[in-house]
Amino acid sequence: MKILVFNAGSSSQKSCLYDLTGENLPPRPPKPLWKGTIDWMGEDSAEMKIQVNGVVEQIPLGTISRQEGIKRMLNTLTTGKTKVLDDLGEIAIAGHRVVHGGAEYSQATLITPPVKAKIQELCALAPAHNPANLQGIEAIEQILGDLPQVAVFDTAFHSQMPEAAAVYPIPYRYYEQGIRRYGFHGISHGYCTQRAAEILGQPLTQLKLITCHLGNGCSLAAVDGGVSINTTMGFTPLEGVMMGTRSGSIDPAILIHWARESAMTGEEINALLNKEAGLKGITGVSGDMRWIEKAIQEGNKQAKLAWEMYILRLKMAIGSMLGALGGVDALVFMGGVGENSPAVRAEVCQGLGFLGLRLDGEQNSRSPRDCDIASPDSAVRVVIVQTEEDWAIAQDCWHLGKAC
Ligand SMILES: Nc1ncnc2c1ncn2[C@@H]1O[C@H](COP(=O)(O)OP(=O)(O)O)[C@@H](O)[C@H]1O
Ligand SMILES: CC(=O)OP(=O)(O)O
Ligand SMILES: [Mg+2]
Repeated sequence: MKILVFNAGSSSQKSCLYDLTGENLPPRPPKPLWKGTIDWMGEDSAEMKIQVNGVVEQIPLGTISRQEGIKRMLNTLTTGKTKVLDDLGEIAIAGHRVVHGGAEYSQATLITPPVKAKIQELCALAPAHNPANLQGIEAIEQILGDLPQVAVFDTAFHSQMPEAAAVYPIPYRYYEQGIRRYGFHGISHGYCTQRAAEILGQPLTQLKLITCHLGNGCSLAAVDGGVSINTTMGFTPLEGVMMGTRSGSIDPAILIHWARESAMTGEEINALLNKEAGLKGITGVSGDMRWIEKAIQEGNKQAKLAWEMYILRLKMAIGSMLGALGGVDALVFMGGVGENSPAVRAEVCQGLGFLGLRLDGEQNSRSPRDCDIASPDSAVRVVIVQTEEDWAIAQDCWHLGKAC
């Protein structure tokens, strides 16, 4: 079964094609047959990168809409050096990461007109993500007609959070109107939860995990026996820890102050907190942890402050997940920072030494994939998992595709 996976970001469009043969799913993520990425670096310049069997093609696209970009990207499946299909009709099903699924969806769902309408309705709550997801779905409709499409929701993994974790302490009627904590990055938290249990060789049902998805966007989840019982993101992906360009949680009275005292519009405040805050807001230059770590070496004081704030807020969030769980068997690191920054992991783990948590420094410095990097005598395990959101989406498509 050939499965096309779409993972849309606010300024990127990632896609890959899996070819799953045989009766059962492979135990480990197979290499995709084809991988495509479009990055919109500036307002008017997009670049496409296609990878097939070691061949990498880099194609400048100039000014191009997401819909047109997707058409160009899919064209590389059937033409040129990156051709892997004779006809796009060979694709059996397409799966999309949809960031906001509201309270409706607790699992992956075949996309029907009502499902599409719901994703559209939720654009207001995830304006950087859901519109991009919808454009991907519509592009496939235009190019591949009635190909079955599946929505895999980032909110679904958190749908069993207890009410006490989901409700905000504001008049209850707002909860009834949908203003509640949903949680995000669930595809990653869910996949890494399963994988961590495999790596630890223990039944998931008996594990208390704190999963730390640290990418551009960052969130933590408290996972008890495989169920997310709390998480740091809330109504939108803006709540929680400090991120690359997002503030995470700040005193809501700051917004009231801005609304009263400045001429800033809602849109301007939104852009400031989502795109100009976090690590980038403090350094004034970059929200990329690689840049921060290098700038600290060069004596950049703002980079050092940004780093200290990021680590402090991360440790505070781990503390709150710990409080929700009432204990922890393993801390799980994933995402671009979680998988690749020995310094972030070391600093966070050092702060948790009082729990009897001890990192194996040599292992940590190598950033091994899918590996327990705690020392043998550590009271808490520490696991790095290479998150595989695309593969998690493909697995859901495979199950739903079989049932179609
Ligand atoms: N070697 C590295 N050291 C530290 N941070 C890294 C490294 N490689 C990637 N990163 C961080 O990972 C981030 C991207 O994470 P990723 O999970 O790929 O992001 P996204 O949220 O876009 O999916 C970059 O902004 C960068 O901060
Ligand atoms: C939900 C979310 O914040 O996603 P990302 O980190 O990919 O922007
Ligand atoms: Mg990501």
